[in-house]
Amino acid sequence: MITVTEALDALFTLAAPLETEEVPLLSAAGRVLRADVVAGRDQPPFAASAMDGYAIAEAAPGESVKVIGESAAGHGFSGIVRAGEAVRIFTGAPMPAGATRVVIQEDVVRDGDRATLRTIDAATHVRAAGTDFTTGARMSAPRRIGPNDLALLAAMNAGHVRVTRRPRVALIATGDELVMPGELPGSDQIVASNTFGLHALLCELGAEPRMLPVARDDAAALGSVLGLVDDADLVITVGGASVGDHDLVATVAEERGLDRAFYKVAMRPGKPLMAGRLGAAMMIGLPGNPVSAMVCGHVFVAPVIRALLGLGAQPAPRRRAPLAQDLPANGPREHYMRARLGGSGLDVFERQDSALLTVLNEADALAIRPPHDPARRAGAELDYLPLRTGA
Ligand SMILES: Nc1nc2c(c(=O)[nH]1)N[C@H]1C(S)=C(S)[C@@H](COP(=O)(O)OP(=O)(O)OC[C@H]3O[C@@H](n4cnc5c(N)ncnc54)[C@H](O)[C@@H]3O)O[C@H]1N2
Ligand code: MOO
Repeated sequence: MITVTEALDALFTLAAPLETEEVPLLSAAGRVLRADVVAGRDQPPFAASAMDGYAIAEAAPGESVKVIGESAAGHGFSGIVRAGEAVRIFTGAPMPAGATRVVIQEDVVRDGDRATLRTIDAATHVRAAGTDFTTGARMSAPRRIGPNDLALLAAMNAGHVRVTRRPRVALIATGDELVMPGELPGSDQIVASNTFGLHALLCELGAEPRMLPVARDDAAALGSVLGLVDDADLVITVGGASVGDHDLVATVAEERGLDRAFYKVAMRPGKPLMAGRLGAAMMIGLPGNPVSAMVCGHVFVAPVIRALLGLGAQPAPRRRAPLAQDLPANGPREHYMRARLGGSGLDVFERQDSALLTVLNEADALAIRPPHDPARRAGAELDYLPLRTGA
């Protein structure tokens, strides 16, 4: 068995960044920027008022000035403001030539075309041209485009951006026991859950998952579903990965040309993980136990999708927190333990059977025990993977 790090490295050698495409800015949220965006203008492009009030040249408190015009956002004042004059001005409007500051309207008494400046703040209430950014300012790729990025890209006047095309992922559940959610299971059947959790994870990561029909436990059925993967970049199978008589994924995929990179990883849950290249696609065979499949989703599938998107080949980011209780020594496999992060640290759940989705759903962290980690006392620091931070 190889280690989790070795398995990730093998996956990364199969996961080269995909090609890019240009998309309109409105479609860019959540996508990965792959070409730097350079501002073609200053922001603001002119000195602008930061407040509603009166733009003046230098004046003394108590002075009365003549209002000679107006500057509104989108409609500047074309004249010049001289001593003894003011221009009515609004937030975001261009400062008229000659004006050096804005007196906020709360500090002005207006009477016809006269304005008395009761007090004059130390602040000028003027935003100089280019205070936010100047021509040539750069947003660097690669970068996941979030809402704040999108606002800045729009301000930079980027109508289109170059992003990684979405990785196409074919999802295949395997097993005679499975029906789809909402269907009527027979007496020996259960409802397929893993591919649904993985589908959501893939969407969150910015991939384009496609759910293929459940492959029944015979070689011909599995072979024909594998024949449907089409132009997928990544094929994910779930189940049929272990050593039982009905665990056919490795055999059938190899018959179809799987060039296997590895099989079995020293981790818990998730031991019977396999991966390789299947024609033009990469393939990951996940174990069927529901929690094993989802844990492998977080530990392996998410970093692979980020690598395909051009975000770099990095393991899922870990954090550290103290343990809320004592833990016995760990065995030879890296153990990803469902836990809740509370005031006293990582509260590791008693029940860790990899069939228990309810326990996974209670968890907001996977506490990580390295192989052969000795017994730990409460308060000892442990790495963990956060489960509720988005992708
Ligand atoms: N003799 C051994 N038996 C097992 C070993 C072993 O080393 N020696 N490993 C165990 C471990 S660890 C795991 S994990 C499982 C993985 O088995 P498979 O990948 O072959 O998965 P299946 O046998 O097909 O299913 C296991 C379990 O999960 C349920 N399942 C499968 N697919 C889904 C799905 N899409 N949605 C919900 N549930 C699913 C399935 O019904 C089984 O209950 O093997 C152990 N055995
Ligand atoms: O390795 Mo299995 O994934 O423990 O349930």
